[in-house]
Amino acid sequence: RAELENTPSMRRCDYYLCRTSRSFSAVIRALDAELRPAISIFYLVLRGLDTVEDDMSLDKKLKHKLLTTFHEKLYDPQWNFDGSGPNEKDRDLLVEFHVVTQEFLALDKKFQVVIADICKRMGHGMAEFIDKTVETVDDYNLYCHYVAGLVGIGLSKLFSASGLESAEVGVDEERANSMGLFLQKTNIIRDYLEDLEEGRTWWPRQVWSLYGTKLSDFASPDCEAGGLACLNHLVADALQHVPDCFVYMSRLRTQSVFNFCAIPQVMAIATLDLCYNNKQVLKRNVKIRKGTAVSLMMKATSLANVIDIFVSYSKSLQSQGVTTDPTYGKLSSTLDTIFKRA
Ligand SMILES: CC(C)(C)CN1C(=O)[C@@H](CC(=O)N[C@@H](CC(=O)O)C(=O)O)O[C@H](c2cccc3ccccc23)c2cc(Cl)ccc21
Repeated sequence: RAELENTPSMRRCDYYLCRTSRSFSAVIRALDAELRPAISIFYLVLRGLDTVEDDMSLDKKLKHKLLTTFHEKLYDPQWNFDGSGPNEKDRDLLVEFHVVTQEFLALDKKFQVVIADICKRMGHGMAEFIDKTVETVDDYNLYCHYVAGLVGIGLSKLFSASGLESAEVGVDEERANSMGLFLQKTNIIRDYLEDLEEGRTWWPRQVWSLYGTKLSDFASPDCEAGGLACLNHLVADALQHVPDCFVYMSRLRTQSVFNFCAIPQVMAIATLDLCYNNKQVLKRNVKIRKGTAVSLMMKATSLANVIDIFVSYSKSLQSQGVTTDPTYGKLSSTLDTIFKRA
């Protein structure tokens, strides 16, 4: 196993990395040595921030303070937080956060500044949405920018700073943002029911109000038609980011960086194809089959293969296209653009 370097705190970081996401932690560990520590720590710092944002049991004032000052905690090797709710998935990462901070402070300063800056911008963005709900499509794009677009912007700067990728990769914030929006919008579409049950509503009101009187309606069988039309609307919206993702991935030159970026992208297009016009999304949490995920991971190692995967799922979406949907026209024109850019 290509562990992170062998200090006790690095071993603990490796433990948390494997715990947060088994399959993806292998992809992180496969990164070239110049990038592995920086990306591993960035991933764990973001898990910590996400654990605070996800915690609905936290007092709002405390939550606001934590989110907006989290970037400063990165420079305090003693800081830990044991105030998370009992069932927060990664609460013990925060309880033992000093292991992340210690490894953060051991990183080259050029990586530290990127991670701290993204943390600051993301924390303030998450704090903005503590009381603000996602009303318009602009709110939707802004929220996804804060929680995922900024991750793409930060990763791109780390890739360039390491010298493994070009300066262009690090400066094109628009394309980096699209990489994040494509993943996050796919998660929000897929997690409709799970989020609804946890009192979180990320589907924008400006969209769902075209198809129902309240977002929770779509979970009941007699509002299924509206729910599907709304689901299909959001899938068409997410697909708009695909051309930017093709441009972004076409610029990558290091194999391990390409794999790291391409694997979540092909999982997302497969998930969108599974979700489209699928009433199960409104009833339970749908996920692509493990076997499909494994074959996608193995195939997503070249731009040609990635485009081939996107084209085949885009053809599937085209064949499932519901011509009576108000957004059918947008879906088919977006798919045509994807075929043209392929
Ligand atoms: C919200 C999110 C999409 C940004 C989460 N996010 C990702 O989804 C991971 C993938 C992941 O964690 N997969 C998990 C899925 C899960 O846990 O449900 C798995 O088990 O396979 O990938 C992203 C990620 C990877 C590569 C390039 C990116 C560019 C822009 C934005 C994010 C990018 C990620 C990179 C970093 Cl550094 C931090 C977080 C993420």
